[in-house]
Amino acid sequence: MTPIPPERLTVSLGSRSYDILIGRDVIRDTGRILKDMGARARVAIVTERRVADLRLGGLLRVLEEAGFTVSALVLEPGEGTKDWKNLTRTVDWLLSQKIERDDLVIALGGGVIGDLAGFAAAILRRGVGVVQIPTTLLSQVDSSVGGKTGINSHFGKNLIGAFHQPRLVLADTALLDSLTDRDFRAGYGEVVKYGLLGDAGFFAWLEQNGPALLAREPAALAYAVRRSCEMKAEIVARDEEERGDRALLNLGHTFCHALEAATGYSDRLLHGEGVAIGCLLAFDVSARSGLCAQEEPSRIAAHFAQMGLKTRLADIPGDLPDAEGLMRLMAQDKKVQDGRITFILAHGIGEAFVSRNADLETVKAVLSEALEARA
Ligand SMILES: NC(=O)c1ccc[n+]([C@@H]2O[C@H](COP(=O)([O-])OP(=O)(O)OC[C@H]3O[C@@H](n4cnc5c(N)ncnc54)[C@H](O)[C@@H]3O)[C@@H](O)[C@H]2O)c1
Ligand SMILES: O=C(O)C(=O)C[C@@H](O)[C@H](O)[C@H](O)COP(=O)(O)O
Ligand SMILES: [Zn+2]
Repeated sequence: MTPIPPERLTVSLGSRSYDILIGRDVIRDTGRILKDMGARARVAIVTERRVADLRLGGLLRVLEEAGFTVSALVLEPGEGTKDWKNLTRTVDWLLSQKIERDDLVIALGGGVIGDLAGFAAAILRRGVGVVQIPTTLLSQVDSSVGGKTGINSHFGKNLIGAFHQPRLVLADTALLDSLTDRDFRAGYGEVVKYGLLGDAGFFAWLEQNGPALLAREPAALAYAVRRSCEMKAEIVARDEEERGDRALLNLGHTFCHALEAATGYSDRLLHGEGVAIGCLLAFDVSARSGLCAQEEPSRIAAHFAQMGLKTRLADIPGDLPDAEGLMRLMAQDKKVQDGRITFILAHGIGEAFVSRNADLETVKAVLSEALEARA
């Protein structure tokens, strides 16, 4: 196989700009890359058990060979780790390691570790630099970029957090070889989101190349990660703190976060699975509101089925609240303004927009029908 050279994208945020390096085996160059950035001699890695078993040894080796003194904290895997207890544990551990303001924290893991370690770095000594080394498809295409960090609360998803941009993102696509099919498909939920929110051509590419992606064909994977990061980098550069159209990246998430809360942040529903279901619900609401043609949600559902994604509330095991219960959970969304829920709706595939006046009766009717289909 011909090696694919790493690609470099930049998130342009003035003095806080940073690069995203995407490539197979790029993680092997971490030591050199950090030295070139002028990193100090000490780094602290935050990771979780499953990733540690697969990748921590290799990363420790390349960093130590490059002359770094490294320590590592290994947490438990899973969404449940994004909580106060693990935040406290991580911050205390970083303090016990005497990590100083100019040292670096490395988040080695999926979105759970990226969000938690990023938040710990944001509040440690009022802000320590973080390097994101995302190890899942979802974290390579989305969570490692853009600086949203945080933990969940029993009131709702990601309700406690901070914007804290990383210094660097190293997306090694070879790390994705060991992902389970379920985790890979969940990550695909965020990939397809980009096509749906702003690039119909990318959605059409995914319809054609989805099977190659599922087979983890390196060129397809590299393109999907690059295109997703490119779109996210552009959006974040023009609206870093979600005062405006960064909210487009939240397509499907108002539904998704309510469903994650309703399923107790458990493996009944992974975040990316909830995003796919939520995107389809957002298109259902858009079609029913006369904003887009009915063919659009049908086309999306057909593609999700082709990719083996969960598409409907009926695909979530166990009990769910009724439509009113889900609406109550949605009312905790961070996009709520003056008590009104903001939705991301669409005029068509690739044409999403932020709607502050969606008709809540239509939303409720779509949810009720989706829940009835579970019976
Ligand atoms: N900050 C953001 O902008 C943003 C964006 C999207 C999602 N998120 C958050 O990201 C989280 C979901 O991220 P995720 O899907 O990566 O979940 P995750 O971190 O739980 O990882 C998913 C699973 O993959 C395993 N895993 C990780 N790397 C692996 C590897 N290389 N090989 C084999 N297994 C591996 C993990 O142990 C875990 O079981 C959610 O909490 C979500 O809210 C944040
Ligand atoms: O980066 C963003 O902006 C996103 O919205 C990306 C989402 O995929 C991600 O799940 C994010 O955490 C959701 O945003 P939140 O502000 O509702 O937590
Ligand atoms: Zn998301």
